[in-house]
Amino acid sequence: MTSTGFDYRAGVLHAEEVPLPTIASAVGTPTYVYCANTIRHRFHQLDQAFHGVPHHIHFAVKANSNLSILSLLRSLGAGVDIVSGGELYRALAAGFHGRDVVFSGVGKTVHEIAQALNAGVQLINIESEAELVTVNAVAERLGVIAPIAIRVNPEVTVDTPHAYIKTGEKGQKFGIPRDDVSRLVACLPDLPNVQLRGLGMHLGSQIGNADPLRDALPRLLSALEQARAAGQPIAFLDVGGGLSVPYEAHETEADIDDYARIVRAAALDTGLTLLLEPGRFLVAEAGVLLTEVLYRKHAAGKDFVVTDAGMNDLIRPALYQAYHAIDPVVITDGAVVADIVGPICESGDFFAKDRAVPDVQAGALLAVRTAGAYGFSMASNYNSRARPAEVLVDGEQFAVVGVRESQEDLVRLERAPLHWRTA
Ligand SMILES: Cc1ncc(COP(=O)(O)O)c(C=O)c1O
Ligand SMILES: N[C@@H](CCCC[NH3+])C(=O)O
Repeated sequence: MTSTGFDYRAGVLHAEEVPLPTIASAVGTPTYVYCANTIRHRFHQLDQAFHGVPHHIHFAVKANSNLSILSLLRSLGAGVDIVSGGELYRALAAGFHGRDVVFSGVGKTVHEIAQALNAGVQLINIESEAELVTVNAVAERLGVIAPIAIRVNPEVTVDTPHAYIKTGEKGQKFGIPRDDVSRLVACLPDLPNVQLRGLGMHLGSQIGNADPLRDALPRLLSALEQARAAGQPIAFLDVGGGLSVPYEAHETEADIDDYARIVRAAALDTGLTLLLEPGRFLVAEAGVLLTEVLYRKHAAGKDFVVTDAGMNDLIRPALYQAYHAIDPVVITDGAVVADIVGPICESGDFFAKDRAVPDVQAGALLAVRTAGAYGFSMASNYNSRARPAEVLVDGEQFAVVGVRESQEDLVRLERAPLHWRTA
């Protein structure tokens, strides 16, 4: 088996031991297919790299919030990084405890903060002074002490394939600018219902090299010194997520040992428990979006391959001009340069532009690769399309872990009799 879990046998693409046409026949298309063993492999690889350092891997639920994927990661010993009450609800539904949860995000509502405190989350990552005051007030009302971390914006230059996935640069909405950390720490004595337990950061996603991390860690450690000097009982150092995976053939895998060496070197002397928040790294390669070719079209000198999956199913190419390799499920002779496009009424609805692809015809199956992260979790119902099914493969077995939505699902919440209210 390849490291992604997907490989060709007798010219047919398999997910672990299961031929993808078998899944397409059983479940239809479009369907996300995930390989359990790839997720296990990536989790163990990262966990091993930090062997000997107290650490905990908190999977970033936003990357893939399928309950079965969450349960699988829980069974491996992961915790979760969440950014909404909805993600908390899912994590608890998948069997995580509050203590397994760190809660990030710039816009937590009072309701979400209360939900998190009631669940007993390990850390609420504070991203503004106003939020700090709100968390203290909610904790006071509930009669608890809120365990918090300050999410520091280290304001370093971050190297990502698209500007929208940087978070740790100057001027971004995330975290507390590094120069403001001491001011926030100075507020703490007046806020008796919060206890500062950690310092954290998250630089961005799909970070291509270690330079931003090297630049940011000393800044995080300087914030730690300030907090410690103020007598705060810090126990956790959260270095966020951001590990990249290869999407294109020429890209190499993230050097996990190098990453771990840099983080370990910085963290070891602190004596703190290290928290990691990987999303993409654990699940991206484990997933493909399985789609069927509906039509071939030739127009104005261009070739198009029209698929039954669209940007509502996988928005990354439209939103970030992200590259996803696309392979025929059954090896096909001949090649053509074409756009691979979906059925949505948007010109941005494409999976590939001017790409040399096999000369597939209507009815052929395609696998859009590296779709296990930020695939289904960013899917929408645009064009009133039902979101796709999800299948988990484990060795020779596969199970539907997310049922394809029906049109009835989409209208259910709007069917209730209207209750007009007067102004
Ligand atoms: C706070 C936080 N932690 C972790 C992640 C996970 O990032 P990635 O999937 O790149 O590992 C994100 C997303 O970028 C995030 O915003
Ligand atoms: N959604 C992004 C990653 C950013 C995650 C949130 N900070 C992607 O698909 O690559």
